[in-house]
Amino acid sequence: MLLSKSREPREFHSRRLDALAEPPEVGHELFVGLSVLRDTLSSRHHSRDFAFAHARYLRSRVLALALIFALLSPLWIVVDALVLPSELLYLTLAGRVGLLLGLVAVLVLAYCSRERIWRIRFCAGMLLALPAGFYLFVLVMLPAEQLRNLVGYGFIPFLLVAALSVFPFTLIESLAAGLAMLGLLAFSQLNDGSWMSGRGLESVWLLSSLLLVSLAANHFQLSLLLRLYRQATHDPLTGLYNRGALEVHLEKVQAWQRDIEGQDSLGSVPCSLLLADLDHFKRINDSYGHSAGDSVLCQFAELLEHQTRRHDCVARYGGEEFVIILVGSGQARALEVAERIRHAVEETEFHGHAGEPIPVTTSIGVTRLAQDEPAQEALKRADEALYRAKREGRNQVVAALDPSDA
Ligand SMILES: Nc1nc2c(ncn2[C@@H]2O[C@H](COP(=O)(O)OP(=O)(O)OP(=O)(O)O)[C@@H](O)[C@H]2O)c(=O)[nH]1
Repeated sequence: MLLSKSREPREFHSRRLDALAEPPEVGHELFVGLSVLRDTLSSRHHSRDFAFAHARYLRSRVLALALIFALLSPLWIVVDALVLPSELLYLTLAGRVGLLLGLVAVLVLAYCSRERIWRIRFCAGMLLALPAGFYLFVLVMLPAEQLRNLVGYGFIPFLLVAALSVFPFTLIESLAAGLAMLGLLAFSQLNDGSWMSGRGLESVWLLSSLLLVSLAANHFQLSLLLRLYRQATHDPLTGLYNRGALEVHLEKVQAWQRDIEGQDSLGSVPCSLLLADLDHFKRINDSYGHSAGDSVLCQFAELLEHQTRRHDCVARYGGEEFVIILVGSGQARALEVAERIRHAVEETEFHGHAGEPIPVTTSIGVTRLAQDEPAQEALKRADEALYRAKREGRNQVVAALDPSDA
């Protein structure tokens, strides 16, 4: 599915509210630490939107490093020529040509894979696998007595493990790559006879230490990326998407609608937009205090998330206004959902920090999101419908005029 709802855990909202009232506890810090570790361990819990942002970041690293490797690799031919007998030089030369061709292919593929998450991951994997494969090729092809003469090959596993720290890999990805490099080092030691010798153990120790440093760098890099992404796209109070992220989502939904229409003779997928606003919110602030108002906003946000499906998008548009994109729902269905939300708000007991009940109602403007109109037009229509709902007494749902009738 194109979109996914904000992946901030449900606990996030209550934690936000608690944070307003109480100082952080050790247990809470541990919870946050563990959830960060879970997020850097594997990409299973990443939202699809973050996966795109992550892939874009990974791609820029792949392009830079592939270029550096591609430039360095041919330069080393001079060193090979100095240390290897001419009858063996052609072997390393053949390997280097293969390596260079592979690196160029990675460069081209990564360059052409702007929004392809799996292709970019494949390129990152290949960027590490190609030099490792080249080293393996040389180890297998060269006679054992010549291996000792090689200069600048033994450091390949070390270089690759150090390079892991440049990428925002997850810990599992980095660990898998690091263990493969340890395997490569062990194979090279078995070939040159240094396996289990003092020098060999020293190298294993060094590579393992480097791997641990790279894993720490991956963890910090990825957790920083996640934090920056959340700060840039989520509202700090409610944990919902913010206005900027909403605008990006609207564009994506429309692009997706156009794609589907292009592929499917059945026509386009209907999508709708709800603009919900809390009634007389100023009075709530004035009567119960600003922090009780914040608490109501968080409870309202949570209710909206409960009332919508996973692939719908709920965002805080500003102040006490929220936008919901209903993917795959036409205007009639959107009106039903809006009415269900309005009713749920009326029935729900909102409360302030001291547990005092706060009566809350909401007004909602509903419109269809046409795939070929500027999203701002749809927002404007929803706002006009919302304005009518307010004017006609609040606590109600009003449908905007269909764009095709306007
Ligand atoms: N507690 C709290 N209040 C906010 C926040 N953002 C905006 N507000 C308040 O929301 C109130 C919005 O007031 P109005 O725009 O007059 O709307 P209203 O009182 O809800 O009236 P109607 O929309 O006409 O029903 C203002 O008092 C803002 O200060 C916030 O993050 N927290």
